[in-house]
Amino acid sequence: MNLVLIGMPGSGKSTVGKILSKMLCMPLVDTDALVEQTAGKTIPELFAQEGERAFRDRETAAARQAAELDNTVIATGGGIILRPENMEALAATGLIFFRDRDLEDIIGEDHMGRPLVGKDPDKLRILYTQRIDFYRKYAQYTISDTKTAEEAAARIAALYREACQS
Ligand SMILES: Nc1ncnc2c1ncn2[C@@H]1O[C@H](COP(=O)(O)OP(=O)(O)O)[C@@H](O)[C@H]1O
Ligand SMILES: O=C(O)C1=C[C@@H](OP(=O)(O)O)[C@@H](O)[C@H](O)C1
Ligand SMILES: [Mg+2]
Repeated sequence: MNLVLIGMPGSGKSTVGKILSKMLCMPLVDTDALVEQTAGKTIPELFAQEGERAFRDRETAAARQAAELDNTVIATGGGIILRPENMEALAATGLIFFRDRDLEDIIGEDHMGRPLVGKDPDKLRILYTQRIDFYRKYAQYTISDTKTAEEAAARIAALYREACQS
């Protein structure tokens, strides 16, 4: 079973994913990193040069690739929930964890590398409103009352171990 992390941009999926990978001795794959490796471009470059639609197509290919792995921590990009086919592929081989970090804490992060967010906190508020129902719908587990990335990782690791032992 893979361990799949979903949530808003800046909620800590990549950070928590790295901690979980060490904690559980499982390899880590980040769909954003897969996209960047395959394209040979950074995410801001991809959005600027090819547009969001092309990025989403690449993200779907990365989701399929990641879903073929086993026993891997998969950190996704915040928009992975935008296409049901991404979530169907990931749910077929993994448990889905939604890191529901406090929106004001998310807003406090640096979002310059995120073309859909940039410097405008209202963009995050709009994204949250548009997406929250999808994160909730696709999550098998929601982790909402943890402050630090370490705390979130510990909670997720315990839930994952419990689910895999039963
Ligand atoms: N409680 C927390 N959970 C997750 N990330 C946190 C937390 N507190 C601070 N951070 C920081 O927030 C940022 C989250 O970024 P990142 O892991 O790239 O998120 P994502 O991959 O979800 O966009 C990182 O700089 C991380 O160190
Ligand atoms: O929410 C989104 O639509 C996006 C989130 C980013 O990933 P993170 O959630 O890891 O920041 C990245 O995939 C891209 O900038 C688009
Ligand atoms: Mg990330």
